[in-house]
Amino acid sequence: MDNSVSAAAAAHSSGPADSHLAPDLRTPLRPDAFALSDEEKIAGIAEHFHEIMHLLGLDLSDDSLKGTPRRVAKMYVHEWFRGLDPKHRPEVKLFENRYGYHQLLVEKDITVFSCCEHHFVPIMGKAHVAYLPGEHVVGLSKLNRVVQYYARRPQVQERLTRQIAEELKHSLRTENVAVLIEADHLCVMSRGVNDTGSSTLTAEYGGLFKEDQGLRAEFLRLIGK
Ligand SMILES: Nc1nc2c(ncn2[C@@H]2O[C@H](COP(=O)(O)OP(=O)(O)OP(=O)(O)O)[C@@H](O)[C@H]2O)c(=O)[nH]1
Ligand SMILES: [Zn+2]
Repeated sequence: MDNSVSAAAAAHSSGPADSHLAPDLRTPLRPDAFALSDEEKIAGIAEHFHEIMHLLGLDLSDDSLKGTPRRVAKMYVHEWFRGLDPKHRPEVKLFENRYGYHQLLVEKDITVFSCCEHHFVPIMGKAHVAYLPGEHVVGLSKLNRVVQYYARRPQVQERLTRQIAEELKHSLRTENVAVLIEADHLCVMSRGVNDTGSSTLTAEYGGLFKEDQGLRAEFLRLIGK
C-alpha cells in the first residue's frame, strides 16, 4: 500500500498562480498571464529582443548573433522564469513519519539562481531550509524543488524568502519552518554601486523557530552561521 500522502495533490494548482499564498506574497501577475502558449511567448519575446539588439546597433545577420533573440527567449520561458507558471509548481509528497524522527531537519546550501526584478540580472546564492517533522516527513529533494520553483522568477530576495517559507508551511502542514538565503545580486556587483564584496542575507522563521531562541540558534549553528 502506498503510505505517501500528497499534500500537493490537493494544493497543487493548475489554477491561478500563487493562489495558495497570501495576496501580499504573490508575484504580481496579470490575470491573462498564461493566455499565450510557451511557444507563442518565445516567438514574441524573440521578436522584441531582436529589436533591442537592433537598437543597440548590432548586426543581426552576423552568424554568432542571429540566433541570440530566440536563445534568450527560450532561456526566459523555459529556464529563468519557468517558476512563474503554476504548471511547474512541484508536487510535495509527504510520507508517514514511521521513523519517529522529530528533531530538526536541515537542507543546507541549496543553489539559488534567481533574477532581480528591478534590473533583470542574476541573483545567485544559497538557501538553507529547515523544519521539525511531525506526523509526516518529506522527500528531501522536494525542499530543493520548492526553492528552485520560487527562485525562477523575477524576484526581490525578501519576497523569495517568504514565498518559500509559506509554501513549506502549507505543503509540510506545519508552522515550524525556517528559511535563510544568502545571495549576491549582480545589480549591486556589476553596475550602480559596483560592490563585489557585499552579500544579502534574509531569514524567515515560523512557529517554534520564532518562539524558541535555542531552536533558532541550533539551525544557525548547523548551517555554519
Ligand atoms: N530590497 C531589495 N532591493 C533590491 C533587491 N534587488 C535589487 N534591489 C535594489 O533595488 C533598488 C532599485 O532602486 P533604484 O534607485 O530605482 O534603481 P537604481 O537607480 O538602478 O539604483 P542603484 O542600484 O543604486 O544604481 C536598488 O537599490 C537595488 O539595489 C532585492 O532583492 N531586495
Ligand atoms: Zn537589481
